[in-house]
Order: sequence, then C-alpha cells, then structure tokens
Amino acid sequence: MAPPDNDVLWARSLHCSLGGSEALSGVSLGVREGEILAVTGPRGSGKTTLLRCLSGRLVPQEGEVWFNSGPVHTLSPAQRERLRRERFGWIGPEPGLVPELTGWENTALPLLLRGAPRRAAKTTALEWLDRLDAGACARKRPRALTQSQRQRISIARALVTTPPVLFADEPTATLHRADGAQVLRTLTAAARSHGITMVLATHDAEVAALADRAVALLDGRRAGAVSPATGAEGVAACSLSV
Ligand SMILES: Nc1ncnc2c1ncn2[C@@H]1O[C@H](COP(=O)(O)OP(=O)(O)OP(=O)(O)O)[C@@H](O)[C@H]1O
Repeated sequence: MAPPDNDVLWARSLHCSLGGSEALSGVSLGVREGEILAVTGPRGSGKTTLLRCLSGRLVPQEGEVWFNSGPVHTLSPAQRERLRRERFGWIGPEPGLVPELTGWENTALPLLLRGAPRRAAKTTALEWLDRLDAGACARKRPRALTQSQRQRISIARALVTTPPVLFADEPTATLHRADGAQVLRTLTAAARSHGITMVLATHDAEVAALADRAVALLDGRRAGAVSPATGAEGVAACSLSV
C-alpha cells in the first residue's frame, strides 16, 4: 500500500519488541509536511520507540515506515544512516555534546561533517546559537556550561542544517519549567519559520499544546484504538491522523 501524497512521514502498523516487552503494538500515523506533531503518553508508552522507528534508528519487527513516498524500513543500515544524516535532525533529552569541542564547534559539527567550509559553518552555527540565546556559549566547552546551555547547543546543532524533519524526544525534560518553555517556543518558532516538519515526543500537556496536532500512545498503541492493530485499523488510524 502506498502512503498518502500529503504525508512527509507515514507509518503503518508498527510492531516493535524490546527486551521481551512489546514497545509498539500496531501503531499507524501520518505526518504532514511542515506540521508539528506531538506524540504524547505516559512514561513507557512507546514514544521514544516510535520516534526511533520513524527516523530509521530502529527497524520495527513488523510494519512500514515511509519518508517522502520512499520506504525506510527496507533500506540497508548504510542507507538509513545516510538518510538520518542528510534529511533528519534529532534532539534527545540529554545534550550529548562532544566534550573536547567548543559550543560553536559542537553546533557546526553536522555542517563540518558534510564538508562545509569552516568559516561558513561557524557563521551559521553562531546565528543559531544567538537565536537560542546561547551566543555567550560559543567559545566555551560543555563542562563550563549549565545543563540548559548545553541543551540549547544540542538544539542549535539539530537545526543548523535546517533538516526537512526534526525529531525531538522530550527536548526540555531536563530544564527548569520556565527555561524549558522559552526553549520550546524558540524551537517551534524556528521549525515553523523554516518549514521544518517536527515530531515531538512529550508526556507534558503544556508542551504538546505548542504542536499543531497530537497523537496519544498508551502501552504501545494509539490511545483510543478500538481494536488490535491490523492492516485495516492502520488505515483507519492514518485517515484519522491526516
Ligand atoms: N532498550 C530497551 N530494552 C528493553 N526494553 C525497552 C528498551 N527501550 C524501551 N523499552 C521498553 O519499551 C517500552 C516503551 O519504551 P519507550 O522508551 O519507547 O517509552 P516512552 O513513552 O518514550 O517512555 P519515556 O517517557 O520514559 O521515555 C517500555 O516498556 C520500555 O521499558
């Protein structure tokens, strides 16, 4: 079955077991180009696993993932790695910075790895750091920064290539509430102004409210699903989601 034309990402009936437990049990959804979609649900409901499947980090045992009308689930590991590097951005709950690099070097890393000239990469990195109110961190190494500053750098790093799709997994979970709210407003504004499609996992209703639309998970299923996922249920879930 081909995905709908207006979905940049589309998943059908994903099943994924991790460590013996069923993390996803037949999840289907579509993500429209340029929309910010929140994936909500309590801890352990499968949000991270869903984002990992959609982004090609993890291949589900069953089901399909399509990006721009091309299958992701059938790609080789090298092809998926390339897709992730060239088309997707990822923000996790922890910054994951390279300790030896300064703030701007960490931010510019995706551009430098693509072969961008150092001067141009630095200029772009500094612009994104300024936008995230982290310009003062440009010359400092991660150990000299606060958790909030480190996370702002990781967000700047994810945005620096303006990827078509950005996956954000609880991106402000480790920040204080006011700080997190401000970072999220900047992140969603940047996504909207650059037409970046964003899939945002969160267990926080206030964070989800910043999205255009939300889908809820519970115990690895779309919350509210009336029957176990089958091909037909997957289609129904997709048409509900578009
Ligand atoms: N690497 C793993 N090994 C074993 N079980 C895992 C692994 N990753 C996730 N799980 C299990 O899969 C289920 C879904 O986890 P997942 O992290 O996707 O949920 P989540 O909604 O993102 O939760 P959280 O908000 O705590 O991150 C949980 O029961 C979890 O314990």
